[in-house]
Amino acid sequence: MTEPLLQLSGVHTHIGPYHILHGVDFAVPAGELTMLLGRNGAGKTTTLRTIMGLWQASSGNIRFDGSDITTRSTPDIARAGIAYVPESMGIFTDLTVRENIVLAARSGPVDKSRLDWLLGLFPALKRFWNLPAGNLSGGQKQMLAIARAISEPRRLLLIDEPTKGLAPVMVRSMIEAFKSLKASGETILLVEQNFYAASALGDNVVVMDDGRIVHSGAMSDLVADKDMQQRLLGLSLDAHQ
Ligand SMILES: Nc1ncnc2c1ncn2[C@@H]1O[C@H](COP(=O)(O)OP(=O)(O)OP(=O)(O)O)[C@@H](O)[C@H]1O
Repeated sequence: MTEPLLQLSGVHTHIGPYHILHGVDFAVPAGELTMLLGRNGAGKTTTLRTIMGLWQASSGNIRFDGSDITTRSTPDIARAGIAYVPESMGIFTDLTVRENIVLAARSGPVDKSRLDWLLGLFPALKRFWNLPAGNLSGGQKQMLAIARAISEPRRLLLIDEPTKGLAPVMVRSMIEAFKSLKASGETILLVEQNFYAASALGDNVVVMDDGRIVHSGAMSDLVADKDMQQRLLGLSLDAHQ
């Protein structure tokens, strides 16, 4: 069997005196979209930050693309090809959409075909191209943050709750954009609270609770099993709409 693109094995993370991750184990296979689900405070953001080296794992091992990245610095991890879009997005609201994207590309101008691809994924950005990003809606800002992260080719995208607080119509646009990203062969680890979005997009699912992985498998199996959803996520039937 080929090695997954990303593998966490027995990862523990402490934040100051607090022991947050307790031996996290999961894999992200190349070319697939893996959903990371769990209740508030389960440890999802801490997991993404630990992969990025923003928190240092206190023990355990993180392998990316055949190399051990556990103790590497964040810039080194980013250079290895991992992009991170935090919940807070990190866009420049005073700069135009164009300037935000230009600034995100570290190795030179974004080439024309990549720009066309990005604007095809997120057509709303084209309309605001020369306007300050502060004019964008919450969902459009999320789209700009993702466009910035992939302004250059990356091996793995870590994205924290891109649908948070969005109206249903915007959630649907985001789902369409992620479907196109998947079709382009991107490897994505996506944190979600919205089970509708998660079930529409996930190939695989990893569920966390209290800093531990409590389930991993195919997303379709979790979608088909209402009891498991209730047990792992506390979802009731009306949470599916
Ligand atoms: N800087 C910090 N200092 C202390 N504790 C923290 C810090 N950041 C996170 N925690 C704690 O770590 C635990 C996991 O938080 P984390 O943000 O990873 O959860 P999450 O699953 O992403 O939650 P949410 O869905 O609410 O964003 C929580 O108990 C949280 O209070």
